[in-house]
Amino acid sequence: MDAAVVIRGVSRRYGQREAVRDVDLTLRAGECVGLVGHNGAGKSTLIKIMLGLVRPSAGSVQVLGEDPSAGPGGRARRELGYLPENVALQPSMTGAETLAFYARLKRQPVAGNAALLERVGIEAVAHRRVGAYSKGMRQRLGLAQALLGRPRALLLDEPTTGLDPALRQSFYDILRDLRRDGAMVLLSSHALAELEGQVDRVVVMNQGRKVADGGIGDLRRLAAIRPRIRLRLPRTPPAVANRADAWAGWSPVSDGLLELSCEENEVASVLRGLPETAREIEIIRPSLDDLYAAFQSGVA
Ligand SMILES: Nc1ncnc2c1ncn2[C@@H]1O[C@H](COP(=O)(O)OP(=O)(O)OP(=O)(O)O)[C@@H](O)[C@H]1O
Repeated sequence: MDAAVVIRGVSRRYGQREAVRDVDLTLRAGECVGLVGHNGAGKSTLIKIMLGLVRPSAGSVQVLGEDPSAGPGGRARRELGYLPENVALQPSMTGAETLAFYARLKRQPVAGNAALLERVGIEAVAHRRVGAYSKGMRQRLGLAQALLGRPRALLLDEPTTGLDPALRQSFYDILRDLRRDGAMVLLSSHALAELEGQVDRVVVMNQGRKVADGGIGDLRRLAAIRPRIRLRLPRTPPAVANRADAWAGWSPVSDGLLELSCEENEVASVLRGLPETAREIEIIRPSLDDLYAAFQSGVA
């Protein structure tokens, strides 16, 4: 796969504050990657570095084969789509006028605008003033502006914040089509859980550093948070945690409930060895929020 973005050893300082620290990252064509991290983790700064809006203090950046900070005339800039965290829209203009304005700014023909408005699902309100748009409509118009000129790489800064689940899903459906067409899509988010099933890979940032990079399955293995098996017994064996027999390792959780933490590959054999009297057997696997918390706390 072609590399759309290659970042090597990139850091960015603002005075004493290091917003991005020694990040290596490769993003390939046709890939959809989630960039997650807490407030101030460095996500927006990294995106702005890829856009050429912010120069790195150290390291090198190539976007679509060019240095994005080389100057405004670069080909790569025209092939990049960007949806900022807070898209600035003029409330007195209609959606159609707004898109025409951005098309002129990007030197793109306006002829394809109607199709774009349809693609993002706001053709019915295209002639209404943007000031009367809902948050979801504004985000869709923002996405339409990012899609002008069929970009080969799309950088979306928290595109789904504030969208309801149905709108969020339709947003991801649009991204899936783009990716199928070969575009690279990077989207930042605070919520790892939201990205499950939507992205090929997740990059986790913490205090300017990249602390994890991989598929969600890889991150689960990396974080090594063990699953727990929980069950209820009619009568709790006395001092269960100290026993050396079949209940060794089990600890009481509450009245009649016992819990055992084990390795993923031990789950099946533990379940097979349970007595028939065991009830309400439950396997508790780490949620994506647990996983995220592990990376943010530096445990993983
Ligand atoms: N122009 C700037 N001048 C000074 N400090 C900045 C500037 N831009 C960002 N920072 C600092 O750099 C750090 C990273 O900020 P950045 O906006 O990249 O984080 P983020 O992960 O996008 O956060 P959020 O999720 O809140 O948008 C923060 O500590 C922020 O205060």
